Amino acid sequence: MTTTVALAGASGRMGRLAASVIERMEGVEVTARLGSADGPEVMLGADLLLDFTLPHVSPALVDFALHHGLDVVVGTSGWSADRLVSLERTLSGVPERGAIVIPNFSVGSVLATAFAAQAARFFDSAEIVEAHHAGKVDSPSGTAVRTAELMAAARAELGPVSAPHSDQRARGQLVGGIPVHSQRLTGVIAEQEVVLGGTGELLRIAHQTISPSSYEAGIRLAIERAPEATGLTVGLDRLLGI
Ligand SMILES: NC(=O)C1=CN([C@@H]2O[C@H](COP(=O)(O)OP(=O)(O)OC[C@H]3O[C@@H](n4cnc5c(N)ncnc54)[C@H](OP(=O)(O)O)[C@@H]3O)[C@@H](O)[C@H]2O)C=CC1
Ligand SMILES: O=C(O)C1=N[C@H](C(=O)O)C[C@H](O)C1
Repeated sequence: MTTTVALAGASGRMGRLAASVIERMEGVEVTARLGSADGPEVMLGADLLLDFTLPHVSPALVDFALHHGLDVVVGTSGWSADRLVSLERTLSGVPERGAIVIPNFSVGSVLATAFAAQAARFFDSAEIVEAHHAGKVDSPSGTAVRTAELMAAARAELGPVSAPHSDQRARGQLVGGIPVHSQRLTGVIAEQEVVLGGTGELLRIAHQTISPSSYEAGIRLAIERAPEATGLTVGLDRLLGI
């Protein structure tokens, strides 16, 4: 059986990459392409919405898809913990549908986030520095938000890290109490470093995206898993069993 995909953000950087991944998959076909000039009804009739749009666009597209019989794979950033709670509520009203939200499709990035969450309990001082290409419109990155949220969750019993002088703008934006610093630079694709400070030592957990091809295997896996998924799945780590 063929899985038909409505690709939102088809003309964008990630939309084009996803289309080329799907072209190389057996039994999966893009049957609808959505851009900013299209209404959501363009997706009707497809089995799956694959969303690579903009943080302020994605929630309405996902909501429309789930209420019109499509499962969803979301690569768009901006799905913070608050939004995920609301998505889970939507999904409880359509129990046969599934939504897979993947803040980062690269295995190295997901592992770096998992390592940072694991380390967070052992360091009372931590900050995140992320850098992306100059065309990225949102900040902090979805990956940084997810990393900070998982680090904060891992420290739930310990309380937030120490983030002195965080009222000053140059100290970054607090996510889960962790300062996040965003750079937007020509020449960069995507990078993140989590720096954890302890007594007499620093732990740096760094990941660098060298090519967008690092996202391909994760996109393929999420599309393969989508037909069987129900409810909410967040993170490539869940699909990989990390
Ligand atoms: N999860 C991951 O691993 C990754 C996630 N991302 C995320 O994916 C998202 C897209 O990134 P990228 O491809 O670089 O961005 P681009 O700016 O290249 O593309 C954005 C796309 O969104 C489309 N769009 C805008 N508004 C709408 C709308 N109302 N309905 C349908 N489509 C719309 C645009 O269409 P048009 O051209 O018609 O305006 C465009 O094709 C970002 O949130 C980014 O952070 C990026 C890389 C990896
Ligand atoms: O816009 C990008 O490029 C990326 N966006 C995602 C994010 O916001 O974390 C994933 C990756 O970092 C690339």
